[in-house]
Amino acid sequence: MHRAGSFVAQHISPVTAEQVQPNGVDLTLEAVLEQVEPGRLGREGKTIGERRPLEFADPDAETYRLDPGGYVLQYAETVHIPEDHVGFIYPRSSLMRNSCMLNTAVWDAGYEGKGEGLLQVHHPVELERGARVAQIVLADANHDGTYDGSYQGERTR
Ligand SMILES: O=c1ccn([C@H]2C[C@H](O)[C@@H](COP(=O)(O)OP(=O)(O)OP(=O)(O)O)O2)c(=O)[nH]1
Repeated sequence: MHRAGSFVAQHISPVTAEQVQPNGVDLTLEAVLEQVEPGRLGREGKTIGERRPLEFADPDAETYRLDPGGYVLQYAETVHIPEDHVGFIYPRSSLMRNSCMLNTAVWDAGYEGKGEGLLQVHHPVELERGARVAQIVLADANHDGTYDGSYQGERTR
């Protein structure tokens, strides 16, 4: 079963009433990064290649103007995935309707941090810092242990 937006909101910080949706909570854009060197996934270990924060096209309006390509998007909110749950992120439909997509991975029970997503831009788009871009939902889930990986606590310290 997926939980209501009001339940999800108890595990997101900060959150405003505008972000709370019937089935989840909208997350907002903190920053857009462009990867500038290769990363590596090996049989053991991994390296995340350097990613450089993009400049705003209009610093007064804190607005990114993005050409087609792949970008790393950082969310502004700290998310905590409670025990007995798993999290999934979807793009906000208006992002998708503007020919952009968010690729995401699994949000593990016990994870806490400000996460990231892969933003695919298929047509030029403008994104303002603080705009709602994604929606997180929580589903009931059995799990073995809780998240204890390298991204625990990311961008919260
Ligand atoms: O789209 C997503 C999906 C997940 N996460 C967060 C929550 C998740 O719990 C954490 C770690 O994800 P994962 O377990 O897939 O990372 P990994 O590549 O296996 O690295 P590690 O083994 O260090 O955890 O990243 C995101 O920021 N974005």
